[in-house]
Amino acid sequence: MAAAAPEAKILLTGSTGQVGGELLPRLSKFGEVVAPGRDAMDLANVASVREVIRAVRPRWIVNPAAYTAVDKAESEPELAYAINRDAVRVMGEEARAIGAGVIHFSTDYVFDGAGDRPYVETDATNPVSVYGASKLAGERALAESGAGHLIFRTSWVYGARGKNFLLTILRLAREREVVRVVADQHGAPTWSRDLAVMTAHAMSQCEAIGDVADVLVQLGGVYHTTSSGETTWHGFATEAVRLVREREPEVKLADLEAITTAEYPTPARRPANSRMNTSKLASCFGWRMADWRESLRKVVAEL
Ligand SMILES: NC(=O)C1=CN([C@@H]2O[C@H](COP(=O)(O)OP(=O)(O)OC[C@H]3O[C@@H](n4cnc5c(N)ncnc54)[C@H](OP(=O)(O)O)[C@@H]3O)[C@@H](O)[C@H]2O)C=CC1
Ligand SMILES: Cc1cn([C@H]2C[C@H](O)[C@@H](COP(=O)(O)OP(=O)(O)O[C@H]3O[C@@H](C)C(=O)[C@@H](O)[C@H]3O)O2)c(=O)[nH]c1=O
Repeated sequence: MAAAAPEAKILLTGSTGQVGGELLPRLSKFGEVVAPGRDAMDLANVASVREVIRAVRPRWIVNPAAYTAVDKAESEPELAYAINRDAVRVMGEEARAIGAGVIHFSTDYVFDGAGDRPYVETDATNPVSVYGASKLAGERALAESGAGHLIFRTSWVYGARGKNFLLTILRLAREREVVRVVADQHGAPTWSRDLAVMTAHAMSQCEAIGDVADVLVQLGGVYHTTSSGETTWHGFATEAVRLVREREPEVKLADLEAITTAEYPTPARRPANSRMNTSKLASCFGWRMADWRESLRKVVAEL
C-alpha cells in the first residue's frame, strides 16, 4: 500500500503582528500551520530563514512579517533591508526549489504619492522613504526569484490589537483636549482581519484550480488590496473618535485639529496620495474589499 501523502504545511511568519495574528486562525484549513517566532526564525538572519523553510517544506509561505517602523527605518536602513528585502529573496529562492507558493504583503509607500488618482498595479513606483524603498526591493526580489507568488499591497493597516494609528489616536483622545492630525494625505485605512479573510479566499481559489505553483504562473503578481472608499488620516481619526464617543461620552478630546504634513514633521516622508485601485483583485479573484467605515465600526465595537 502506498504511504499517505504528507499533509500540506503552511509556513506563517509574523504571527505576533497585526495581519499575521488575523491570518493564524484562518490558515489551518489549508494544512498544518507552522508559525515560528522571531527566536526560531529571525528574518534579519537569512540562514535561519533558509533552514526553517528546508525543514518545514511548506506548500505555502505566507509572509506578513516585516520591518514596519517607518520613521525608525530612516536611521536603520540595513535592518529594514535585511528583513524587507533579503529575507523575502530567500523565501522566493527556497519556495521556487520546492514548488511552494509565496504570499507576501507590501505597501502604498512604494509610491511617491504625486498622482491625483488611485494607483493601479502597473503604475511606476518611486518610494520616498527607506521603509517604502526596502518594501519595493522585497517585491522585486520575490519576483526575480521565479517563485509563484502573490504580493498584496495594502495601506494604513489597523485593528483592535497591535501598534497602529487607530489605537494611538484613541489613546491620545482619552489623554488630551487637542490632537493635531494631518489632513492632506489621502488613502484607505484597511482592517487587518479584512486582509486575512481576503488572503484565505485567494488561497482557496488557487487551490481549487490546481497545483499552487502552476496556478501562480497565471494568477501570480501584485494586487492592490486596500479598503473601498477613501479618507485622510484626519478623516480616519474623526470617524474613530465619533464612534468611540457614542459609548464613551467622557472622551477628553475637544479639538481634533486638521493640519498639513508640513505642520507635522517626521523623519520619513509619506505619500500625499496613497489611494489604490483594487479592480484587479475583483477581476482575478472575484473579491471586493469592504468599505473602510464599515470595517472601522466593527473594530471599534470589538475594542
Ligand atoms: N501596518 C501598516 O499600516 C501596513 C503594513 N503593510 C505591510 O503589511 C504586512 C503586515 O504588517 P503588520 O501586520 O501591520 O506588521 P506588524 O508591525 O504588526 O507586525 C510585524 C511582524 O513582523 C515580525 N518581525 C519583525 N521583525 C522580525 C524579524 N527580524 N524576525 C522575525 N519576525 C519579525 C514581528 O514580530 P515581533 O512581534 O517579534 O516583533 C511581527 O510579528 C507587512 O508586510 C507590512 O509591510 C502594508 C501597508 C500598511
Ligand atoms: C500619531 C499621529 C500621526 N499623525 C500623522 C503622521 C503620519 O503622516 C500619519 C500616520 O502616522 P503613523 O506614523 O501612525 O503611521 P505610519 O507609520 O506612517 O503608517 C504607515 O505604516 C506603514 C507600515 C505602511 O505600510 C503604511 O501604509 C502606513 O500605514 O499621521 C498626525 O498627524 N498626528 C498624530 O497624532
